[in-house]
Amino acid sequence: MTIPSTLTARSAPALAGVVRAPGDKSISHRALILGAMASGVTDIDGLLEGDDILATARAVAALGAGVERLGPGRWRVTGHGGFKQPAGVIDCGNAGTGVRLLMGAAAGYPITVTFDGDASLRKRPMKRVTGPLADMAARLAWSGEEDRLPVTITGGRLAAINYRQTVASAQIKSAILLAGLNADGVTAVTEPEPSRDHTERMLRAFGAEVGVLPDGAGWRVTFRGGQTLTAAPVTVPGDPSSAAFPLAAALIVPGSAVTVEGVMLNPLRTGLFETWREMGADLTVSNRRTAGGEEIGDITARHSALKGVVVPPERAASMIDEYPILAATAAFADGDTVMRGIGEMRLKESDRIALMAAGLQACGVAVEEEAEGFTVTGGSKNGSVRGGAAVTTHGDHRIAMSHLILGLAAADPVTVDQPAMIATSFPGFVELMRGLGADIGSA
Ligand SMILES: O=C(O)C1=C[C@@H](OP(=O)(O)O)[C@@H](O)[C@H](O)C1
Ligand SMILES: C=C(OP(=O)(O)O)C(=O)O
Repeated sequence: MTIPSTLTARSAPALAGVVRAPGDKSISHRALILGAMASGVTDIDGLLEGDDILATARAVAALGAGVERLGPGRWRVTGHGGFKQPAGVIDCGNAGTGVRLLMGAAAGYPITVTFDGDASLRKRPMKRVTGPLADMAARLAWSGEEDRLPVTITGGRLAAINYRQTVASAQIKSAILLAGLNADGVTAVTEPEPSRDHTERMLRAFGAEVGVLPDGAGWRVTFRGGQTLTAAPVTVPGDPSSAAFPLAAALIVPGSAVTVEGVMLNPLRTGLFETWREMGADLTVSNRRTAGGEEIGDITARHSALKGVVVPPERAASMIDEYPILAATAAFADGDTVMRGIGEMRLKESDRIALMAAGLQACGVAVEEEAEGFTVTGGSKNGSVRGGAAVTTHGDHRIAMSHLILGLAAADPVTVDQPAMIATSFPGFVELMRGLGADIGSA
């Protein structure tokens, strides 16, 4: 299959249909990593087969776990109660979650591991994780610039720490907790606001005890070292961060109604849906049920007259990856949508504030950029957006998908570069959107 160098979205007639969200990326990483740390066979159903997750699957295999693909989304990890010395460099590709959680987990074993990633991952800060790991007695060697990959970690028996985070980050929290499994004493992580709790939930599902107590507006999570992880089956729910794209398209393309089935409804992940409702979005959730220890449901979005809102900054952790698609939908709202307290957006696969501002402005949308946020001024009451731009994505999957969705409702076509990167989190995005009636193609 040849991968086109650009993709173009053109204004579509009404979108309609029922689709299934791909497996959650956060839970897929954790299922592979915890499966490799545990003893026994972890059967995973619904694993996301995106490039980030495939990199983590290769990583845990290199670290000594048995990894088999049994069928689409069905994977088996055989853990031997810990990581073994790998033969070569662990390349985590584009995945911040993959590398940060793996660094934390590896630090607890008597091995020396060099971690690396692609050009985007090499630009992202790593000291936020290696700093606390060094405090726990892991040894570090940076190959080049400090705070940037590649880095070599020598692990072993660690000392528990009491770590207070300044930003709510599930990646930092998870890395410290996974290191804490092999630390003497009780490791504690306090966060200013609650971040996604998938690691805590999965540690419990694997038989460990994790304590959680409120601490100000956030939580203090405690984890006693030396516990045993026992393999357990994992059913991966649908990813709300991916479901956001077809749902967004339905909200902005006139006449549309789209249902995404099996979407995880963990409240630490659904800030976008709350914000869209405040904007006047017609979103309904049906068939609520549980799968893999998470509440899931089918979400239907219908075309809606949206209005601009001020997004509460304390909601940021529960929708941090969703601000790009929120900004794209805000372009069709009546009035200003104000997004603040999201400086972390600048440290993702790209500087997402800068790239969304540039892309939307190129499409004729007024955007005011700030150090830690931005304001998008919607098209007007008739919701019209010009489009007609070629957007630079810097290889960021969410920047690419957000602009393609915008292009489905803009007057003129919108083109993005590096569309192959969409497979990082949402393989099959283009086919799924075409199935709903979207006009997205390589010409
Ligand atoms: O723990 C996770 O699975 C994730 C945490 C978030 O990052 P931070 O912890 O850096 O906020 C998010 O942006 C990322 O896509 C996935
Ligand atoms: C930020 C993201 O992922 P990661 O940090 O794992 O690269 C994302 O998927 O939007």
